[in-house]
Amino acid sequence: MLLDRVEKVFDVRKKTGFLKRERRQVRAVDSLSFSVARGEMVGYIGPNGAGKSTTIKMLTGILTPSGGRLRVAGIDPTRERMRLAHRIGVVFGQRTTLWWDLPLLDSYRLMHRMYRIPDARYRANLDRLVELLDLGDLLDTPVRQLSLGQRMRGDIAAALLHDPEVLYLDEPTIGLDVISKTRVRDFLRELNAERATTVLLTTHDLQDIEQLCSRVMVIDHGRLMYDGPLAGLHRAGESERTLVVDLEREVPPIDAPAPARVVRVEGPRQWLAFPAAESAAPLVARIAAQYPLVDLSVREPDIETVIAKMYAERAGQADQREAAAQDASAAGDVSAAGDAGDASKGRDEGVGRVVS
Ligand SMILES: Nc1ncnc2c1ncn2[C@@H]1O[C@H](COP(=O)(O)OP(=O)(O)OP(=O)(O)O)[C@@H](O)[C@H]1O
Repeated sequence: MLLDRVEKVFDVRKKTGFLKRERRQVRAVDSLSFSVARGEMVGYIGPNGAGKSTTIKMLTGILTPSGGRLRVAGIDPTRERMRLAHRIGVVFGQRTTLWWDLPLLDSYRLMHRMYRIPDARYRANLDRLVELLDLGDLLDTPVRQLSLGQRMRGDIAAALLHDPEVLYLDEPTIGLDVISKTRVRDFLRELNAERATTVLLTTHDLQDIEQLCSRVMVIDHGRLMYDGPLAGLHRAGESERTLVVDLEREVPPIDAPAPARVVRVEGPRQWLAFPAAESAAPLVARIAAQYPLVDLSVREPDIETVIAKMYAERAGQADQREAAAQDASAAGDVSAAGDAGDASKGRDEGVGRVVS
């Protein structure tokens, strides 16, 4: 998958008076370039309105880019949308591609015909997907009677019946309970290992990314802000996870090794913040050894917070660079400004690419 300076500009007309309309342009995707290799599983995240859906719609051929070059499985999505449809699968967590009133199996039969999947391949894929996604008891149930988790598994199977080499997943675990989420994630991991399916995953749940993707891309205002491992993103944003600890009884705030610290206490429950780029294991082991532990869970920071912190961090670095440049020019020394810039660059590149 390759994007080279891809743009998408929407013309928006807004009513501003009785007969007046104002024309405005929205640059939903702005000179976006990245490539994803065959078999990679990449998280594609960003705040609301960042341009994620617009990117995916261009990658499927639903939308035509306003500029730049785009290839998926070697195909130009705009020119050969139908040929591309046989090579890609798409799952939109919030909408179903299944026929609402038909039993699940009937939807699959329709897709068998629509995609002209050879009979033997259809049967082999259906058997495998039904087994892996545990759909056996649901095949005769109308889609509208399925729970959200069951419907999601049904949709994922539908997207994979024709053996696509690229899969776009838009919020595949949204609204699912913990068990259903685990099932979907386990399946995706297995699919990727077994078939080397390339996966582009859009999600607001950072645990999806943590458990599935070795690489994450952050987009905001249509631009690529970060490309690298999730831990690097946490480091770049200095984000924190929260360990929620339930103890047998009320005790004074837990004495945690810095930078971990208690941020809230409510009866026997305590909340500890710790750096998201670090493992929770040493902290958990220490608490388990020293306190009457009953239960605990780890909460991920939300994407908006991570990105907001990343901006703040970058603004801070820019201020530092500017201050260093001013100091240097006041002292008549040009190299100090260059050093400040290089230091922050080296730090960014060590973990991933913070794109400016
Ligand atoms: N058809 C359209 N016409 C005009 N503007 C659009 C259209 N589709 C998207 N936009 C605008 O483009 C920008 C990016 O939208 P997009 O849906 O790609 O964001 P997103 O990252 O998928 O957001 P979300 O997480 O909320 O789904 C937004 O400002 C949106 O209002």
